[in-house]
Amino acid sequence: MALAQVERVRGELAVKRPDVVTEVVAFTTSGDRWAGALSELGGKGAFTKEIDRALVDGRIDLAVHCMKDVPGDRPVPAGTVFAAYLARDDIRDALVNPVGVRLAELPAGARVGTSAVRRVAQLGREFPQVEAVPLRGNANSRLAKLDAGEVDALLLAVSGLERIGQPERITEVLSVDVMCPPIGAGVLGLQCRADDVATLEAAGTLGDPDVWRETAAERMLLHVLQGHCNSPIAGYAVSEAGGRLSLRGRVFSPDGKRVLEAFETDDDPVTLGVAVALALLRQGARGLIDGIPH
Ligand SMILES: NCc1[nH]cc(CCC(=O)O)c1CC(=O)O
Repeated sequence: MALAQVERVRGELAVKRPDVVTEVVAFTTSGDRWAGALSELGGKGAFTKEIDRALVDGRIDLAVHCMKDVPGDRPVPAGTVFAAYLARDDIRDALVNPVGVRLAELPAGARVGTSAVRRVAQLGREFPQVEAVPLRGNANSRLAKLDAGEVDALLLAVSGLERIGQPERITEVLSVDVMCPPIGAGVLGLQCRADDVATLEAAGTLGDPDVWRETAAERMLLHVLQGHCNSPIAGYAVSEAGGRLSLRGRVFSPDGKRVLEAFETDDDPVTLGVAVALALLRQGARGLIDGIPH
């Protein structure tokens, strides 16, 4: 998936800035290597920290990240900035199963592979008949585990399946109402050193202004909420007509039985992110988040 993402960036750069020569430097991050729960890996940024270090050290000049994997509770690493967010891919999650039945039609006790606390909570809330089974690894290896019968179905991001060239594996695309997406879903961010004007300028040509505002609002929500690796938080911003922006945020208990929800609109992404976070905090989000073991 990461290599497909880099190729998209190279392709777009070749159109906008054909003068820029690129070389791919591939990384395996600790998040890729670790097969257990991400919360046991110690700290956040499992998919980003090795790349952050390489960027700051000058071993690479540009990092391509899924924004959903970039920690939102803290500032980005010192000396780095996001130069652009690319046009957004599908933000929804998909069900994959060999039988071809919808999530609501899966039989009682069906094992659905996912380790994401956000997906587990919403499965518990909307589809209590199924059982969430911890499953990690990249999308290709999860599909292989499904094919080997380790689980009966998978939940994966539509965008991820499209990026690895496997969209035909999708059985059902879940609406954002039953499976609210994570902050930054479907957004690729381009991160540079803050003082590298040439790369900042070149990467900046690939940015989508609406996605910039949506991502800013979503990440401000996450920043104010100060979640941790076990807190099921979901939300997404939508650019509306006339420069207006809407943002929905949801915080769940791990079993999905409790849900807090807020929805606001504003012209300013930062104001919007703070407003939705405050609305959730007024409903008790702090106690809900901090009460979950982590
Ligand atoms: N945690 C892995 C990861 N990071 C980003 C995506 C999907 C693509 C995206 O939303 O940007 C995925 C796979 C998945 O959730 O199925």
